[in-house]
Amino acid sequence: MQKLRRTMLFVPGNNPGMLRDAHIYGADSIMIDLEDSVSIKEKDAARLLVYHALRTFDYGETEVIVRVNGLNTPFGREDYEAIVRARPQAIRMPKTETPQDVVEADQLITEIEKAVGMEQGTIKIFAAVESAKGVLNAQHIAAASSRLIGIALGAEDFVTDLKTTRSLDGIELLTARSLILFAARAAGIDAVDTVFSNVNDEEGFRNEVKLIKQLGFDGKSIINPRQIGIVHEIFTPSQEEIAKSVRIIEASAEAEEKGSGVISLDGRMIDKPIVERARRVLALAAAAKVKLK
Ligand SMILES: CC(=O)SCCNC(=O)CCNC(=O)[C@H](O)C(C)(C)COP(=O)(O)OP(=O)(O)OC[C@H]1O[C@@H](n2cnc3c(N)ncnc32)[C@H](O)[C@@H]1OP(=O)(O)O
Ligand SMILES: O=C([O-])CC(=O)C(=O)O
Ligand SMILES: [Mg+2]
Repeated sequence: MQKLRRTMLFVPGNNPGMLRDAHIYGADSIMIDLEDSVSIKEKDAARLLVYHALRTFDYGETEVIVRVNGLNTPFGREDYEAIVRARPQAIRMPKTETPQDVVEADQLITEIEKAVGMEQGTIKIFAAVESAKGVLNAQHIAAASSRLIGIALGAEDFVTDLKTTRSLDGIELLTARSLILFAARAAGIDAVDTVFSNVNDEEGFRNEVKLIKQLGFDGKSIINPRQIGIVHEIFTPSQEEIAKSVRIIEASAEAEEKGSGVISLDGRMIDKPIVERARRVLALAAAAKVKLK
């Protein structure tokens, strides 16, 4: 079954109420944060809180990911030690810059899995790229470990590194988004776009989601439950798309029976890549439990 990662909701790891309720809003993944939404003074308390939340709450079918602090910070190692033991589906590495960063995290996770008798490879990795260096290395980062399930852009840190700011049309992010997407596709893993920080700008958010869907991303990191519905609406196949995809697949099956490769449907050529895209639409619709009415 196709795994949906349309929405990955950041949840500050120092907020017990948000930690308890994070899955009820319907995001595909919740991404509990120990990094930049937690102040230095609260790092130890938040780590303990998140460990216990993961051991206590039942998040149902929602994918649970924890963003830890980097291994080049004073908090990284203890984060991995605690969080691997709490068994989320994946760990999100922030500010990944080199394939060695991923290898180092992979080796540490392997050590901890061994120490606690967990099957090797249980804990997956999601790597966020948030600097020019990281973007230039994205191809190698995405291929650095069999634990990797996706890579993401972290645009707030990225534009700071570039010495610019974020604009509404996102021109400053276009190259980074494209390189991250190519790296993910070449490695066969997911590509997830960055957060949109103004939760009250619905129109700006909607335009950005349409843009990143058109670029080819699988979904978006988000910071507020109000952003979930918009992303799901844009990323979930519509009734028209589903109906058209069904017709394409039926027409191609008919053509195959007759022994012809290329066919025409409503005046448009239907060939192999178009059939493959139609299959993907149906797989996404099935994963989102959308039925043709
Ligand atoms: C650059 C980066 O690193 S981004 C990643 C780190 N940042 C974060 O994790 C921030 C996450 N988001 C938030 O903390 C908040 O959404 C804010 C501060 C942006 C906005 O807060 P508010 O204005 O209070 O949000 P809002 O009024 O929409 O909240 C509505 C409800 O959703 C809950 N909620 C809001 N955001 C979240 C969230 N990210 N996760 C879970 N629950 C949330 C609130 O607790 C509130 O619940 P309640 O009705 O039971 O009280
Ligand atoms: O990964 C994200 O989208 C959030 C983040 O840390 C950033 O933008 O710097
Ligand atoms: Mg960041």
